[in-house]
Amino acid sequence: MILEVRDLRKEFTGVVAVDGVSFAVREGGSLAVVGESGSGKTTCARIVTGLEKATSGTVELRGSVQMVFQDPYQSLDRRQTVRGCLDEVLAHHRKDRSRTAELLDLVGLDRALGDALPRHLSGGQRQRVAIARALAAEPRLLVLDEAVAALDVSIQAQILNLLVDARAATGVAYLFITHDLSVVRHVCEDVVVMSRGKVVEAGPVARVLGAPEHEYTRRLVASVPRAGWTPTRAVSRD
Ligand SMILES: Nc1ncnc2c1ncn2[C@@H]1O[C@H](COP(=O)(O)OP(=O)(O)OP(=O)(O)O)[C@@H](O)[C@H]1O
Repeated sequence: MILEVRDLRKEFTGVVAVDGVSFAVREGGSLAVVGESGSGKTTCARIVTGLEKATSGTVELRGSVQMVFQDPYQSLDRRQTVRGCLDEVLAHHRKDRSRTAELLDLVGLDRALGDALPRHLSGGQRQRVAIARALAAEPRLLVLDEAVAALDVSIQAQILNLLVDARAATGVAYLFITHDLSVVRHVCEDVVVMSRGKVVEAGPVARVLGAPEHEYTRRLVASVPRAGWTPTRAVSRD
């Protein structure tokens, strides 16, 4: 296992955000953590990457970790070109700078965009830069927190395909935080379902989403729009 999380608990003032959560990610594997807003997914991700300290429990990480956030515009330096951004990470991790072009290829960015600033790029291109920057450090685990949630659906699909290809090419493992089950089906092998800070169900994606055992998972699966779904029917719910 590249990552083993055991009995994680996180209390904020008056709130138990994470309550006895355990999961593991295989070397080169891809695990999704799903659940409604407020279920504790992001808190788990932040603890794994060291951005937050657990109240109790253990995180065993064998290898380096990098994180990709929802909004690449916030996380990229606005004054730095794409090449400057990647060169900086490569230099910091004592990697060969000639890898910049290789990284651009890996994330499907035209090498000519190396000289571009973030404001010259589309949302999808920016997220490609953020992924290239994370991969530049050659992490063994990438934590992606709603990494495609801010993008148009067609761009989401491109980024998800890129993530599938990048994992195959590099052997990096993914911990994918998302509320979107189509994302889970596209990129993940295993899934952990969280509700109110607890894991309610876990296992291979095909089994958990195909034949959910827990009522909460069933509701989550049922609430996802499918082919034939008509928006007008959902409007009346509110
Ligand atoms: N820094 C904080 N201080 C106080 N409470 C927090 C803090 N961070 C998270 N929480 C609370 O912890 C609970 C879990 O939040 P968390 O962000 O982990 O859930 P989530 O499943 O990732 O939701 P979302 O998808 O909306 O980010 C929520 O009740 C949230 O309000």
